Amino acid sequence: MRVSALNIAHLKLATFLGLLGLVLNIYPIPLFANVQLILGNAAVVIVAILLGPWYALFTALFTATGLMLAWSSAHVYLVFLLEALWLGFARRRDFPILYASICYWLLLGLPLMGLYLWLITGMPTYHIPFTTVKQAFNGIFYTTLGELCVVALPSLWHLKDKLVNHTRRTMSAQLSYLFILITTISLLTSSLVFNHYFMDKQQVLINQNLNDTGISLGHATETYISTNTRTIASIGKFISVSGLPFEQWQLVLDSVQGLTPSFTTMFIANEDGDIVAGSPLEKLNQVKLLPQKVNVLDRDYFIQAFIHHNTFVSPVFIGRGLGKDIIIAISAPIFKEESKTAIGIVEGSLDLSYFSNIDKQNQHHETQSIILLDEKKNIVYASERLGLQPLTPFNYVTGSTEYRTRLQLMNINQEDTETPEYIYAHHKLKNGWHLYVVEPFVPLLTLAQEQYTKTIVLLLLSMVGAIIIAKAISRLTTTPLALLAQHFSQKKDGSINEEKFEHELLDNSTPKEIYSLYESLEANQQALLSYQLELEDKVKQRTMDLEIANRKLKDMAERDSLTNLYNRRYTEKQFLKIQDLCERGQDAIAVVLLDLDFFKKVNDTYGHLAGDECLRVMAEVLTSHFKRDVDLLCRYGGEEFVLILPMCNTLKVEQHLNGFREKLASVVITNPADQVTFSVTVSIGAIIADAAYSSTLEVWLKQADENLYKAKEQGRNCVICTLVTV
Ligand SMILES: Nc1nc2c(ncn2[C@@H]2O[C@H](COP(=O)(O)OP(=O)(O)OP(=O)(O)O)[C@@H](O)[C@H]2O)c(=O)[nH]1
Repeated sequence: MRVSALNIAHLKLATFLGLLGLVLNIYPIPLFANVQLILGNAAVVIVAILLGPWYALFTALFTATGLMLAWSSAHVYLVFLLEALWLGFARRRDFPILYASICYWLLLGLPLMGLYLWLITGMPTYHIPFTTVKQAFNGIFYTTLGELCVVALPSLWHLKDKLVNHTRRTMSAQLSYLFILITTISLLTSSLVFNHYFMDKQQVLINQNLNDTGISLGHATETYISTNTRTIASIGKFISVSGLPFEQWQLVLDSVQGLTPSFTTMFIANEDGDIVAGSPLEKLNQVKLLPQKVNVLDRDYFIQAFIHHNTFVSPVFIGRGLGKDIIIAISAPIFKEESKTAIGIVEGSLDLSYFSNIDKQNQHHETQSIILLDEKKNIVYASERLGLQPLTPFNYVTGSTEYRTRLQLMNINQEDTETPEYIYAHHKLKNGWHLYVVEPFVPLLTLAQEQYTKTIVLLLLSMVGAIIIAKAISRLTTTPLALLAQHFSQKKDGSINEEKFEHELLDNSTPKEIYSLYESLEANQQALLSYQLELEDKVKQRTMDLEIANRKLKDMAERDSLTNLYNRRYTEKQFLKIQDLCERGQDAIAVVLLDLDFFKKVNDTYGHLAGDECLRVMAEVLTSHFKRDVDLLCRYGGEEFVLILPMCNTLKVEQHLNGFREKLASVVITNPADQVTFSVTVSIGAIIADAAYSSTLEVWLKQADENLYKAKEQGRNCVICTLVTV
C-alpha cells in the first residue's frame, strides 16, 4: 500500500471490519464434531470488494488473528491472508468475487489446507479431504455473505473513492450473478441448519441408546451381583444357624452346587483360612493334591467376612483357592451356632462369562460395547472387540478439544490422539462398580461427513441449476430490452429504423413495464419518423430555393444584367481555359470586338431607354447568330461587345461577322418609350490566330481594337479582320 494512497476513512473502515471479524472468528459456530462455521472472514470480503487487496490484507490480519486464537494454529495466517489478496486483486480486475473465491479454494486453499493437515497436524488421512472441502465451502459461504452485505447496504455503494467496475456488465449477467449469490447463501444456510439438526438428532439418539443400554445392563449386573451375594449370605447363614459340624460343610456345598450356576467355584474356609470344603469337588481334590496348603487368611474377602462379619463382594483379582482364574469373590461369614463368633467363611467365585452373555444380549450389540469396572476401576469385563484385559486398570481419556459434540467422548487405546475413539455413557452401580457403554465415534463422523458431502454435491448441482434458471429468468426480462434497444437505436447511417418491431419474445408473457416501454418507444419512433419526413421535405424545398438563389448569384456574378451576355470578368477568366484547351488541340481562336456606331447619338436622340433596348437587341442578334456552344458572347462594357470564338474556321469567320453586321443593320428597333423605330450599325474589329498566339486576352484585344479603330475610320458598319499566322 503506497503511503500516499492511504485514505484515513478507508483505513478506519478496514480496521472496524477487521475487529468485528476478529471477534466473530474467536467464536466460530460449532456445527458438529470439528465442523465449525466461521463468519468473521466476511469482513475481509467486504473490504476486498470495496477497497481492494491491500486494505483486505490489513483486515485479514485481524480476522486471521481471531482464528489463531480459536484454533491455535498459525496456518490461518497463510491461508486467509493469501485469500484476502486473491479476492482483492480479482475484484480489481472486475472478476466476480464468488467465482474468484471458488477459484482460490480450488487452486490454492484446498492444497494448502490439505498439506498443512497432513504434514503438521497429523490428522488421519481419511479425514483430511472432508476437513479441507468443508473449509472451502465455509470460504464460499462467507464470501457470498460478504458480497450480499455490500449489495444490501446502500450506504456502502456511495463510499468515496471505492473500487468501481472498469467494464459495464450486462443486466442479464448482473441479474444472474445476484441470483446465484442468493441461491448459494440460501442453500448453504438451509443445508447447514438442516445438517446441524440432523446430526443433533443423531447424537440425541445415540446418547439415549447408550444410556438405555447402560441402565438395563447396569440393572442386570446389579441384580446378578445382589442375587448371588444373597445366595452366599444365605449359605453362610444356613451353616451358622444349622450348627452343622465343619465335616458336613462339604455336603452343604454339594447340595447347592446345581442351584448356584453363577459361581464357577465355591469353597468354605475355616477360621485359619484353610479351605475345608469346595465345589465342584474335583477342584477341591485338585487343591488337596497341591504340595502347599492353600490358605486364604490374607484375602480381603476372608478378612471382610471373618473379621468384619460383612457379606463382601471383592474387586476383580486372580484366584488362589480353587484355581488361578480371574475372579470376583463373594464371601459371607459362618458364625458359631447362635453366637457372634465367626468360625469360617463361605466364598463363591462369580462366573464372569455372565457379563459376556448380557453383553451379547444387548440389542445394540453390533455397535455398542461395555466395560464393567470394579470400585478400584479395574476391568471386570470388557467386550471382546475392545481388546481390554480383565483385571487391568481401565485407562482412558475423556473429551476432545478438536471435536465438539454434545456427546461424551473417550479414547481408550489412542490416548494421545485428538480424534475421539468412542462415545460413551457411564453408570455407577449401587455396589460402587462402574459400567461404561461405548460406541465407536468414527461411524458417526463418517455419517456426518457423508451428510455434508451429499450437501456439498447437492449445492454444486443447485448452483449449476441456479445458473441455468438465472439465465432463463434474466432472458425473460433483459432479452426483450436488448432487442428493443437494438431495434430503436439508429441505423449505422444514422437514420431511424422504420421497420415495425416484431419478435416472438414480445407477447403476453412480456413484463408489463417492458411492454409499456415498447409502446412508448414505438409511438416516439412514429412521431420521429413523421417529423423526419417533414424535415426532409423542408430541407428539399430549402435546397431547391438555395440552388436557384445560387444560380442567380452565379449569373449575377458572371452575366450582364441588361443583355444577359457574359460580363467582362467572366470572359477574361474563361478565356484562359479556352486558350489553353485550343492550344493543346492546336486550334484557332477568333477574338472579336464590336462597337455600336454612333450610340451616343442613339441615346441622345431616342433617350437611354432606347439605348438600352438597342443593347438588348444587339445581344439577341448576337445570340441567334453565334449559336455554337463553345462561342463566348460578352458585353465588354458600354456599347462594346467581345466575342471569343474558339476552334473556328479561319476562312469563314470574317464572312460570318459580316453576316452578323448585315443582320443587325436590318433589324428594326422600337423605342419602348415612344414606339419610334430606328436601326443601328456596328463596327467590328477581329483577330483570328492560332491559340498559341498569346495566352493573354489583352494582346488579342489590342489587335482587335486596332482593327475596330480602323473600321470606325473607314466609315463604320464594316468588319476589319486580321488573320495572324504564326
Ligand atoms: N443607353 C445606354 N447608353 C450607354 C450605355 N453604356 C454606354 N452608353 C452610352 O454610349 C455612348 C458611347 O458613345 P461614344 O463612345 O462616343 O461612341 P459613339 O457615339 O457610338 O460613336 P462611335 O463609337 O465613334 O460611332 C455614351 O454616350 C454612353 O453614355 C448603356 O448601358 N445604355
